Formats: sequence, structure tokens, C-alpha cells
Amino acid sequence: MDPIDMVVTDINCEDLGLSRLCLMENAGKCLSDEIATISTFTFSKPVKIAIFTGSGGNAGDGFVAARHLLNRGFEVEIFMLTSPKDIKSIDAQINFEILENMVPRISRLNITELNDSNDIDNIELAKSESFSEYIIIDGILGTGIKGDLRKKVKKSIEVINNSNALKISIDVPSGMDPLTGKINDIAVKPEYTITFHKVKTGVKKASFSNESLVGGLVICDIGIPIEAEIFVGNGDLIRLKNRIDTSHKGNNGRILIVGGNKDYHGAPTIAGLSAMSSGADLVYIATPESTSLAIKQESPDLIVKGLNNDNGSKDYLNLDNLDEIMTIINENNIDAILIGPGAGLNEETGKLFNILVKKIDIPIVLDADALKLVNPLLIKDKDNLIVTPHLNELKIFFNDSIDDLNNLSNVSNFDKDFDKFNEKISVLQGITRNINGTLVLKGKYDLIFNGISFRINRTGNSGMTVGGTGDSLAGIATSLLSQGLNSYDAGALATYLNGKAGDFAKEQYGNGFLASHLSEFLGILMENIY
Ligand SMILES: NC(=O)C1=CN([C@@H]2O[C@H](COP(=O)(O)OP(=O)(O)OC[C@H]3O[C@@H](n4cnc5c(N)ncnc54)[C@H](O)[C@@H]3O)[C@@H](O)[C@H]2O)[C@@H](O)CC1
Ligand SMILES: [K+]
Repeated sequence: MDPIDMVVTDINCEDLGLSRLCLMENAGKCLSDEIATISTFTFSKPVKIAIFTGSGGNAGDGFVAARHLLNRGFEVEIFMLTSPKDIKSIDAQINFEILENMVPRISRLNITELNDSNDIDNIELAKSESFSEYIIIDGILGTGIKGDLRKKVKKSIEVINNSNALKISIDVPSGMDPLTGKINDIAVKPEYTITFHKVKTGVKKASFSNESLVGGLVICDIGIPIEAEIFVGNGDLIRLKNRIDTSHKGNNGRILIVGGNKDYHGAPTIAGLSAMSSGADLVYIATPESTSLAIKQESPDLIVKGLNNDNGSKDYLNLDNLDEIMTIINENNIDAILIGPGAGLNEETGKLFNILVKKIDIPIVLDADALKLVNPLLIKDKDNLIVTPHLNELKIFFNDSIDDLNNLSNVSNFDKDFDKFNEKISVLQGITRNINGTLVLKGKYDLIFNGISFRINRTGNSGMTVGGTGDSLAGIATSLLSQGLNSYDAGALATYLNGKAGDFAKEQYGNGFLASHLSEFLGILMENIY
């Protein structure tokens, strides 16, 4: 499992009511059980436990394990590389305070702060190599490692590696990149790595190496249900890149929306406003000249390009517009494009869309009328593409698989019907296996597929059947693509944000809220991460 997916899952447990403190307790308890077992079959006499801790959740697991190991009768010494006030993880802080509150000491616990490299040189473990009666637990760094190792951390890793003690790393050997398994400088070389929920991608890769980089791998189940991985939640927001203080206009996404016709100027407008409110810096709309005026009047924030026709008479998108659209894309360094909202079903619009999809290689979202006009074979190999149909549009788009899809119509209410729900998921997985991009199937629960995995979004409410909420979703998805998310993560987070904005809109305006209201609330949601 990629470390970022693990962190997202941890946070999404909270949406289910499962606190991260509880996960940490389970992790630390399992850790102590495994350490006790390892100790029993490795040593013939009781050993002491030395736990090195850093400032994050990894240290927190160590603090919890310490408490459980004391109960098992072990003597425990904690070597803190971070002073208590600098512990970053709140859950680790809580667990440290529990240990600190245990005074006067009855349990055999000793806590030593290592304030500088000299302190490390002075601990007994550093002075002698023969500490075979110790088990050293490495709780310095886990999935939160960033940049070069700080001096004290590096020094401690050297001490740990030089010792003869049995070494056990918590989750990831400290110093190893949890995504790639690479060691830039130095890492703890443990006899065992005890990891939680799933092995992190880098640890798995490193475990195949000829060198013994992770030792024996033990996986602890810490009670995370599969739903926490599958349901999209607040945790998915951490996939957004941090906006850098020094970045300037356009750095955080430039998108183009190609849509609108004489009857529908609202669809591209709503998509554009939601795209801006979900973080894109610049939103261009390419639309027929006759539609452009109405969009311009709606919003001063959108850059609206009225497209000319050779004879000036066409009030729908058509092949004459191709060159102008390509120029807009190239001249403005467009990062992602949304094709379809309010475009109508004119045959010439279809020709334009098919050529556009074939020609461009920036990330694409296909929505609404584009799903009825674009040949699905064209999208087969594009991995940076999202299609956002509801069930009927899905049937039209993938009409080769129509028999399978027809059977789906009666299984939308799968709250309590496990078998029908699973049947629906496998049919959709079968269909999406043939495309490289992402399918977002809109519904009471939005389903997001990438051909391998799937996610479910549960935000949103019955008020969202109002026209235009799909345009808003497509705008958000395009905005997230322009900010560097891959199509699967962008599709999933877009459904969550759109639904959540709908929930806020319902609170504010009741059931009669409008799709154009959604953008009002998106900004607040995005604020969480900036
Ligand atoms: N409730 C939770 O949050 C859970 C956390 N878990 C544990 O928490 C870990 C992740 O916690 P965190 O995200 O806090 O990450 P870490 O525990 O890896 O610690 C990150 C912290 O270490 C410091 N740091 C980062 N890079 C450094 C470097 N190069 N040199 C020195 N110091 C550096 C920073 O202060 C950063 O805040 C997992 O690996 C796992 O062990 C598990 O217990 C599951 C539940
Ligand atoms: K570790």
C-alpha cells in the first residue's frame, strides 16, 4: 500500500467514527504482543526493551507498546529524540502523557531525552556493542519521513545498527523511503519490521532485495475495515499539493472548458465556477460566439472565448472551431480540459469532440453530451482521462456491454443488499477493465473505477438532482486534474467535494438549492488543506 493511501485511510477511519487514537492503541498493543512472542523464541532469559522515538505517529506506536510491554513484565527504557513539547502527532502526545503521568513509578519504565549528539554518545547502548540482552525498538520515523535525516536521527540510527541487540522497526525501518524503499543516507537494519494494516510499498520492494533491509515482515491487523479504504473521505484532501507561498497566477492549474450552445450557457458556467472554487487559478471557456455573451454576463472570474465560425452562422460547436481551441490550449498552457457541458448533440459538435480527444494529450474530462458523441475506442489508452456519466449516459457510452449494463438498472438501492451490490461492482469492473482512465458513475452513491480498484463516495443528498450538479462535478474533477492529481484520485475527491458542497448548500438553502450555489461552499472545503 502506498504510504499516502495509508494516511488517507487512517484519516478516513474517523469518518466512520474510528479514532486514530484507537488505531494507535491497536498498533501498539499488537506491537507488544509480537515483540513478546519474538522475545520468547529468541532469548532464553528476560531481556530489556529500549525504544527510540521521534516526533510522529511512529513514536506514538512505541509509547503505546511501552505501556503494554510493562504490563507483560518487561523493563522498558525510552530514548526520546524529540522533547515532549515538540511531539507533532497529537495521538503520540496523548500516549506520551499517559507514561509521564505514571509517577511515582511503580512500573519499570525509564524515559531519557536525548537533546544532542553528545547525549546519544553517552547512553550505555552507544558505549558497548555487547547488548545482546536488549531488544531495540525503532520508533523514530515511519510514513511521515521527509527530506534529509536530521543529525540526531542519523546518529541514533548508527548507534542502533552498531549494537548487537535484536532490532525491530515499527512500520518502516527509519531512514527508508516508505514509497520507494530507497535509502538515501542510512536506515535502521532491523531483524524484524512490524507493520500495520498493509505493508507499505517501499518496505515491500526493499523486502525483495538481496540485502536484509527490513528483516522478517510481520503485519498487524489494527482493525481498519475495508470501508475505510473504499469510501472517499476527508482524508482524500491530503492528496492535494500544498499551494506554495511564492507561486503565481496559473501555477495552481489552468483549465479549458469546451461546451455551451444556444440553449445552454449555464452548464459551462457552473462547471467553470466550481473549477475555480476548487482551486484552479485560471478557467477559460471556449463556446460559440452567440453563447459567450451570456456567460460573460454571469461571471467576471471566467475567461470566455467566443469562437468564430467561417460563415458566422453556427450557434453550436463545430469543426471550424478546432484551430482556435488548439491555439487557446497551447498559448495558455492549459493543464486540463473539460469537454461536453451544454454542448448539445449536433453531429458537427461530435466531429469536433472526437478530433479533440484524439489530438490532445493533456488530462481530459468527458461529461454530458460528450459522452453521447465521443467514440469510446478513442479513450481506451488514455490514463489521464475521466468520464463522468450517470447510469443512462454510461449505457450509451459503453453500448458494447449493453446487456451487462441493462441488468444494473434495478440494483441502485444496495444499502442492505450485499450480493446485488457486489454484482454491480463486478459488472462495472468488467467494463472498466477495458479502459485506462477513470469512470465516475454518478448516483446516490458515486462509484469510481480505474479498472483495478474502486471507491465509493457517500456525500451529497436528494437535492442534488437539480440541473447542473453534474456540471459542477465535472468542473471540480478538471480543476483537480490541473492541480496534478491522477485521474482516479481526482475523480474520487471531486465526487466527495461536490457532494459535501451540496450538503452545505442544503443546510443553507434547504432542498431548493441550485447547482450554482455549490461553488460558494467549495472554497471552505478546500481551506482544510491549504
Ligand atoms: N493514529 C495514527 O495516526 C496512526 C499512526 N500510525 C503510525 O504513525 C506513523 C505515521 O505517523 P506520522 O505521519 O506522524 O509520521 P512519522 O512517525 O514518520 O513522523 C513524522 C515526523 O518526523 C519528523 N521528521 C520527518 N522527516 C524527518 C527527517 N528526515 N529527519 C528527522 N525527523 C523527521 C517530522 O517532525 C515529522 O512530523 C506510521 O508510520 C505508523 O507507525 C499507526 O499507528 C496507525 C495509526
Ligand atoms: K520506524
